[in-house]
Amino acid sequence: MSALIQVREATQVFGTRTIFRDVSFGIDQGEVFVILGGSGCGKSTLLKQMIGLLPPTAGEITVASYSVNTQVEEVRRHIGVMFQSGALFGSMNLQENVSLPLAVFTDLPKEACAEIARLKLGLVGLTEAASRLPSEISGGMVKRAAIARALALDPPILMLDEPSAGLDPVTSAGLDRLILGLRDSLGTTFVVVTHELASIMAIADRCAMLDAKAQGLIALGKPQDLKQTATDPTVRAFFHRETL
Ligand SMILES: Nc1ncnc2c1ncn2[C@@H]1O[C@H](COP(=O)(O)OP(=O)(O)OP(=O)(O)O)[C@@H](O)[C@H]1O
Repeated sequence: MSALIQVREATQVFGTRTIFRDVSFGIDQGEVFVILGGSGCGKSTLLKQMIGLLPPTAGEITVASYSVNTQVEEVRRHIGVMFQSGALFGSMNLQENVSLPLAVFTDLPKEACAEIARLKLGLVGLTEAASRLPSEISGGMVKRAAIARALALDPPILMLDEPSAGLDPVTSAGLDRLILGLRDSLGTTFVVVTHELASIMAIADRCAMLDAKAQGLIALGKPQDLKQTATDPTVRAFFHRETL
């Protein structure tokens, strides 16, 4: 079976600066795949390439066999995204926020959009909060609502950029359980950018570690295996919480 997402020798150069080169991996359907690495190594850039927001300088990325370079509409239909900023509309309640992609991208009547939005909010445990504004709920609930919105159009893939940023460890662990629950109940494939070690050990089937100095991938595999067997000092330092 070929991978749902295939990254082949992806390279990103901005001006004269190479961020990463020749990054290759595949992500299987139903996998929770984590992209990690220090600040500035290119995690968000790689995510943008995979969504079709930024054409790779070189290399090729396919999502469900569609090319991010030439078939970006088909690629986007497969992917729901939650960016780091989370960005719910402050003037809309949660149900209206989650309804928005349905109103924009489908011909469904307003009531049907609202009903689907309520169902999605139910999936993330926010049924009771549907009529509340983003300013009236906690940071963890905002992240859950943003995930509900990313799920609105039933994408087979969810990409989350630093979902636990700004959350306390208990709320972050709740979000991890939600990710695994959604994967198990809906079969969603997750690509998660994070450098929270506890989160990685809890959710990742496999992970890819980028490094700014190496300008590319320095580790690829199951987090437990990387923790036990990696010899690269940066990889070891990360998984054993050592300082280099
Ligand atoms: N459009 C752009 N033009 C020029 N440089 C860019 C552009 N986008 C990102 N960069 C640079 O590329 C590098 C990688 O950025 P990116 O945001 O992908 O890193 P990251 O690993 O996600 O970092 P962080 O963990 O801090 O969010 C950074 O040095 C950033 O300044």
